[in-house]
Amino acid sequence: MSCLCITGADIREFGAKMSGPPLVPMIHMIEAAAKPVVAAIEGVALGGGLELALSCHYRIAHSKARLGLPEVTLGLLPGAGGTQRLPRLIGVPAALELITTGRHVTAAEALQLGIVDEVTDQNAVDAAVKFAQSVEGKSLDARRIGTFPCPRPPDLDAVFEKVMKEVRRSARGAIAPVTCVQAVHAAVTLPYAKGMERERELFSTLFTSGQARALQYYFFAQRAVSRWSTPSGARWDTSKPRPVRKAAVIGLGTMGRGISVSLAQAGFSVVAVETQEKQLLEAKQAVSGMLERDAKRRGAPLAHGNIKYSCSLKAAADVDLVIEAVFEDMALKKAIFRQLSAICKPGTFLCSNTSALDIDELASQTQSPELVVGMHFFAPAHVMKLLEVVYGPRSSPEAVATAMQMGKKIGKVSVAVGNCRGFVGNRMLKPYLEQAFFLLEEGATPEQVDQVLEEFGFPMGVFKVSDLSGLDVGWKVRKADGLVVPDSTGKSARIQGGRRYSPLGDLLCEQGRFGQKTGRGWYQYDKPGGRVAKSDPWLHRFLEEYRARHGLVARRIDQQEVLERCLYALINEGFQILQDGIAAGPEDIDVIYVLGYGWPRHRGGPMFFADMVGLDKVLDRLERYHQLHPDVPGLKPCSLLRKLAAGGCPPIHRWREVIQKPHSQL
Ligand SMILES: CCCCCC/C=C/CC(=O)SCCNC(=O)CCNC(=O)[C@H](O)C(C)(C)COP(=O)(O)OP(=O)(O)OC[C@H]1O[C@@H](n2cnc3c(N)ncnc32)[C@H](O)[C@@H]1OP(=O)(O)O
Repeated sequence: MSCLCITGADIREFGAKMSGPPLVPMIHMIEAAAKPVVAAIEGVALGGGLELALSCHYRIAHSKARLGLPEVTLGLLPGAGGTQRLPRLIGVPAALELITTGRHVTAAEALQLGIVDEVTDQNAVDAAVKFAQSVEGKSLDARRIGTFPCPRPPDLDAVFEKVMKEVRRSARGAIAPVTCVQAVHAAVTLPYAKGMERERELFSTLFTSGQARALQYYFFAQRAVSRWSTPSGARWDTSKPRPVRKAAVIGLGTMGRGISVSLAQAGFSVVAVETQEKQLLEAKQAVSGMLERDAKRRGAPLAHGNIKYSCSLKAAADVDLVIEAVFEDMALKKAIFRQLSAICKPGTFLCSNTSALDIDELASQTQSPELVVGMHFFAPAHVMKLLEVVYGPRSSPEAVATAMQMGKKIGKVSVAVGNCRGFVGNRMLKPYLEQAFFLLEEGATPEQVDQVLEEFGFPMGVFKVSDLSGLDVGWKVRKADGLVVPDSTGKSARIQGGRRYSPLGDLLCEQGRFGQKTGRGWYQYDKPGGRVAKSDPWLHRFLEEYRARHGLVARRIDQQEVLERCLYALINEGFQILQDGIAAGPEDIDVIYVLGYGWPRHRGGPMFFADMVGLDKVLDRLERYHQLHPDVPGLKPCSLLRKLAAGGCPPIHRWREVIQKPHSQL
């Protein structure tokens, strides 16, 4: 009997020489053993751990155990017989689903699927001993999965064609899921020994791929961000969070509703405040609907009772933490912070869900600025996994620790970032968007730019995202910044503050083209609120007229230029953010971009991507583009990038040694 709680291979060893006994011969030895081998599974049996269990003749799992083949999430496939044994045990469709998604299953589901033979609430080893005694003397012929014929679906080709199509669509360029399907196909079409050979070949291809490196980097990056630090010396391991039982959400628009749902689902007592009675009622209905749908989907109990609704800020008097989620309007937010500071009991943390505004300015409105931090959620707030926790120069370590822990409790990945316009995510978005606009001026179309970005792996190109989130959002910000001037002023509309500016987005807004909500934007939709973007001849004519009016001659722009200008401008800002100390390390930026902005996970994140491309190459291309566009500061290589390149392009895990001590920029 063997007792298992194995998280699989040590992922850190993948980059180095693997140690320990090779798994495949061991697996064959166990399966061929003349004596029955029963696996007792407690905790987790993942990856190589489950493959080992599959070589045993019987499997007994504790009811709290979790099982799975998550290799695909690390850019690999189960390379120790998992792709050959699992379909033989549970059938092709179920095995394909588990192997291509990497999903973990509970012991109960594993029993239902036929992966384990028994589930126990008792000690799994004791149960397995008992089980072994009950099967003593029985033949093992029917227990060696490697000897089973693989069930062959009657419509084999159609099944695999359908799965392959679906997997390719959702993989967005990731090769591991596609390769997993090929390996399972080998289980069905080849004898076991040949299938194992094919699995090994396919595994080797993935093992050395850049995508596997990226996904394994990302696995650790997502864990590294919890070990946060701030310029003042506050750290995750020395700062104690304060317990939060009751929280208030102020403002029940889209974001406030999503935040309330997240809090209620995590078991917090919630006070939801919206000052207008009608809006409060609407919000209450919407939140209840969201909770009901989600409870139904997850088979979980309803969290209705946790939320109390009120029209008065005074309802927040006795809460431990407040999340303000009103319109992105500094004057309004300041007024609310002033009131909250007077209403709330001493020690209440005051947090703002602002996406770009100055946390320090909000803190300065309160009697206890050390209790103020930003909690920047991403829409839809009850779905998106990312939370930027924004500390100002006066935020206390306790406030940062509490917000970080609160994020974790509601199922988010919290990343601590410094205070500057747009924090990390939105600040990097600005030069990216700017390049996309400039490319249109120079001859590209929204379709072309979006196609290049989608082929790179983004779920949506920049113009489709802009249509989805609404062009008016950025327009308001640009107007407030004094950037929007009438196009009739000719060339001057294209230069603002001595730097190139594209008024294209402003011009569309002036035409009432706000994106999906108005049925027109960079694309056209069948109706206001429509979701399917269609090319719009009006937009193409508009671009031609615009270029003619400004004396711009359209040129053919190739895919490489589109990609490099958009991505390298964004990456360059990332280096600036590291240099400014707004993010403590490249992992923070990468996690923010993967979880908040659709950056393809199999490319690791923008900073990892720069490392893969080569910092010297990124620098070289930025220098070239900046020479061609000297009036675009976003293309001027940041000095940290220069420093890293001059220092021989150290690997990403060594960048922190070169980065200065973090500090807030405001
Ligand atoms: C010729 C063919 C040869 C084939 C050879 C066999 C190959 C097998 C392939 C594999 O087995 S690939 C690995 C498959 N396993 C996984 O992907 C599991 C990864 N881990 C997890 O999903 C989770 O960590 C967990 C096990 C479910 C536990 O989650 P929990 O939230 O409780 O803790 P974490 O914070 O995630 O982890 C704690 C700590 O442990 C580190 N860690 C976890 N798993 C691994 C691992 N497999 N290798 C190395 N390190 C691991 C994790 O990074 C955390 O440490 P950190 O310092 O905070 O980063």
